[in-house]
Amino acid sequence: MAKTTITAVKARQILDSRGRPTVEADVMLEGGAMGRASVPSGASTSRSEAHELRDGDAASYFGRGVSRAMANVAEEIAPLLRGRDADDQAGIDGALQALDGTPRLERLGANAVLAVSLAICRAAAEAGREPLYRRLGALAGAGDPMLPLPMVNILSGGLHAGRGMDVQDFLAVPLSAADYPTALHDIIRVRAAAEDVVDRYGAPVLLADEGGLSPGCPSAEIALGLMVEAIERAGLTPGRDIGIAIDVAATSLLGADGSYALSREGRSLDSAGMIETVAGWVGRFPIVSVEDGLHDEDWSHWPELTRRLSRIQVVGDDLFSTNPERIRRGMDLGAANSVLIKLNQNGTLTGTLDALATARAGGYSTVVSARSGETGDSFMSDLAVGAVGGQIKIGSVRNTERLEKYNQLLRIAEEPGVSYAGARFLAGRRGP
Ligand SMILES: O=C(O)[C@@H](CO)OP(=O)(O)O
Ligand SMILES: [Mg+2]
Repeated sequence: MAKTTITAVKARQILDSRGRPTVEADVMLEGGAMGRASVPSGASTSRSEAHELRDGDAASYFGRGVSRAMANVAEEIAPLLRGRDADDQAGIDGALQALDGTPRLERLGANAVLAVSLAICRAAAEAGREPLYRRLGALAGAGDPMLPLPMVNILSGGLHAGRGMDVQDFLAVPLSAADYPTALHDIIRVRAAAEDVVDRYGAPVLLADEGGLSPGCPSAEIALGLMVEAIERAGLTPGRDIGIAIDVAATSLLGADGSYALSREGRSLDSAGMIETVAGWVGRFPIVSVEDGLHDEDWSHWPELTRRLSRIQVVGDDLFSTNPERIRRGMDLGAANSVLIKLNQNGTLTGTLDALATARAGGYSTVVSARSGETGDSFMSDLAVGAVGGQIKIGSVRNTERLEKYNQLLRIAEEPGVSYAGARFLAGRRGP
């Protein structure tokens, strides 16, 4: 038996940043190495992402328990993996997918499968005495490791903030910082200034799920104005030092009649109206990236949105659901120019690396992203560096489950041979 032979796989229930149960897995290897990983959970989910298995039994954590997912690890996944080589990540992920037998991992649960898939990678890295990002770099075959450009949540709305604003995320993107620690420092200045600005605006300084401020502005323009004010108040120049990114999360704006409900503004829009509205925001504010400006099945209008916003980055999150097939479909249509990458939308590490490679091969930029319900696991930070994601979206700089990931990037920044992406991978042809 090799030292990377799997001897035991175990799952437990832990709590995520919303105080809800999630799955953590431990994988033990013959040589004594151990890998542990846990999985996050989204609130604004797409209809095609991998399936998060919940008990649905009202008595168990309000129906959100994960005992069935844990049982699937103990009864099916562990027996399958015992005796296999943890070095064979792709083979193992393929076997897990085959064991499940459904495209969205509905039977075993993507939460069960992903926790194990990531723990195996950690165990193999540990056995090889290499940092996780190096192991991920080898699996991805993506070239030299590179720290990603962070896009950082400052103001929150949508399902992350009790629908206090229609748009889910207003983020700051550090454009001029030459290295990652400086980029983070610039963001912290903007965040501190935003607290003052929100206070002076007269809104209570309330925190949303990802630690963003939740001023409940009645329109996106007002929130964008607060963003500009915060950047200036921090002594930085909007559009030059700091750009603004937004995640419209339009799938969660969908009303029963199929229109987009901007409830705070008292407006209901069709797809063309949404495109006009978003293009209007981009024309008036220093926005460098727009995510999910339309919903996850609005394929026929995404190309038009992308043409209208071609000077900036147009990110598909729910649209692509970290699914290589959907990414290819988008490329054929000319939908978006950038892909949000979420490990648990895909369900396995190998599948996620495939999504990254598919995006890159088609010339789309990538943004490795956290979920609104997170754990302290910083796997995604190593993924963004090792697989050269180029950009990362973690949430605000105020919650431990987010800071673990920003801080892991600070640790990796000390390592030799790791450069910083800066704004070079931001998609879109900027300029006049
Ligand atoms: O929409 C998103 O991009 C994510 C993270 O902000 O939210 P959720 O995890 O709720 O899907
Ligand atoms: Mg999103």
